Amino acid sequence: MRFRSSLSNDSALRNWGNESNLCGWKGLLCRNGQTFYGLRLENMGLGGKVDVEALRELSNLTSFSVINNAFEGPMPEFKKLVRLRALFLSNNNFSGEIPDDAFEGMRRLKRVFLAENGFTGSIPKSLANLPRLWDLDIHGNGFEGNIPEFHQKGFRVLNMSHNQLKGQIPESLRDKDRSSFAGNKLLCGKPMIPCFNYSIPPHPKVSKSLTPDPYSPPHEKGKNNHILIIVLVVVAVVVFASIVALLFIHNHRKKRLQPLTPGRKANSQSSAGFKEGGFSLQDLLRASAVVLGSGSFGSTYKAMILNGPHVIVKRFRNMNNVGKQEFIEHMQRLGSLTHPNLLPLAAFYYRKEDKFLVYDFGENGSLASHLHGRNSSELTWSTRLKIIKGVARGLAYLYENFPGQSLPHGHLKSSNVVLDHSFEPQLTEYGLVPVMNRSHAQQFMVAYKAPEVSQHGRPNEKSDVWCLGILILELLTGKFPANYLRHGKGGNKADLATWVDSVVREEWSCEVFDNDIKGTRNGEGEMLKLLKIGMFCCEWSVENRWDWREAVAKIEELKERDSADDEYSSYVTEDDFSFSVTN
Ligand SMILES: Nc1ncnc2c1ncn2[C@@H]1O[C@H](COP(=O)(O)OP(=O)(O)OP(=O)(O)O)[C@@H](O)[C@H]1O
Repeated sequence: MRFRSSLSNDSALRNWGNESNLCGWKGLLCRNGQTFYGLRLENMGLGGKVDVEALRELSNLTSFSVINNAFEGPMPEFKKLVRLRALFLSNNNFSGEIPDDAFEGMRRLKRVFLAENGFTGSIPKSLANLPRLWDLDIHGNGFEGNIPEFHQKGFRVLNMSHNQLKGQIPESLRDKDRSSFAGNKLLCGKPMIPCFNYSIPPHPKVSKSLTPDPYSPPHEKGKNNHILIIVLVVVAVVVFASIVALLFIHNHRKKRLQPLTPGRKANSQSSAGFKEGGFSLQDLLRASAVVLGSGSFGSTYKAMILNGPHVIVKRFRNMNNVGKQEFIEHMQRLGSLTHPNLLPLAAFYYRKEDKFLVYDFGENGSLASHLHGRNSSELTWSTRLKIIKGVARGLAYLYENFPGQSLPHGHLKSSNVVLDHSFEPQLTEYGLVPVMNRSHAQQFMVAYKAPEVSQHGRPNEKSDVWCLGILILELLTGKFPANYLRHGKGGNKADLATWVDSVVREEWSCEVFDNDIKGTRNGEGEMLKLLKIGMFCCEWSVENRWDWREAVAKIEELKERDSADDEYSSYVTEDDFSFSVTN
């Protein structure tokens, strides 16, 4: 309560103090519903002071998250919380230099997320010296200077992109992906561009002011007119570059608002597409926005356009698998898709370093937020059935429109299913595999977690069906699937399909179902049928897994109520339920 009293705008925490069970207080994390271990105060609009002294009294506090709030000022003195294992401060307005000893003594700290703040100065030495650091995300700040040598070598997550770091990347980090360092213009060495050789001394006749910057190429040997030649070359380059830039801007301005209307061909030069009659790029730039999340692909914003609609703007940083023209054509194709269960791609904007995709806003939030939030009771069996039927129809439409493409969706999961006011589902973030950087797709897109892909790296037409299966199991059990975890690796054995399999293998019972639908009268037979469909979609072996047509057809056959002569106990037999998910 003392911690709360130093916060501003703390209305989200209004049940603190009212509930007798501490573990029911909003944002308190408890193990087994009993033992307090963390604070997760995300997306709550909180500001004010983080009273570290008050937190210090919570001797069990090991995880602290205030992601996506409005905290400002220097980083609080978290080193007083020596038991902390995870610290999440991303998407706030923290700023200034972090003292070199800010993380001293935090020997248990494993996860540090400081992304998208205003931190400046060097990466603190004490951070680099943490013995157990496993995940580090500091992207989108103003960190400067060289990257220090880190004590810990085997990072699970490392993102230092979009800062002002410079110099050579330390040897121990050279096996990391380029995306971990992108957007730091002066960084060099593997996996970025090679560093220049700094050892060539300046020519004695070149004045001090022209001494080469260590990150510029070394000087050629020159004679008396050396300086003059350099000046002339520089002037010529500047003039040439200006002409090119002017031409580019002119061209770009003229064509930036190409409509993204179904059936209409794109101008291959245009870097933006907007649907006619909606809003323009200028409207979007003027809109106020809030951050909804900062994930593996970039940040997601909700933008409120003045006198216009609310839209979702998603910024992708690793979308360079194809050139500009191909990218635009692909976006035009996605923009031309129309189906009641696909969330329309309203617009896109192309920049070399990042891309912006604009989707309609799903006013009722995502399926994930309903399933795993407080209102899962709204999701009755009949609503869940409606949702899965809509998902199946949207997916079928994608398969039909992208025949021959191995992953027509590629990222099907509950946070990418948004719901309208009547709980009609709409799929989002579909069709992006062809434009996404291969390594990033492999690491983060959920279709790549299908067993054949995570083991052999080969997606096929049934990999999206695996995701559909996992989504069905999530919908029925209310459990969050471990293999959706953003940075989860090799989580196959612990995935939801394996868990469901282990429960129903012993005995066919409705125990696996989410409490909110358990005991639905006259519906459990149909629920078990859907469970069975989910399991066939999650068959470990691709050969035995259903293809999308079969899965969609079986889902369409489902009814809200069991028919009198179709008792689930006679419907499901041991024989027709022989899965191999644990093989
Ligand atoms: N069109 C939309 N309408 C409403 N909510 C949305 C929409 N798109 C995304 N969201 C929600 O915004 C939040 C952030 O979205 P984001 O896509 O960044 O995260 P994610 O889907 O969990 O992860 P990933 O980076 O893997 O896509 C999620 O809770 C998501 O469900």
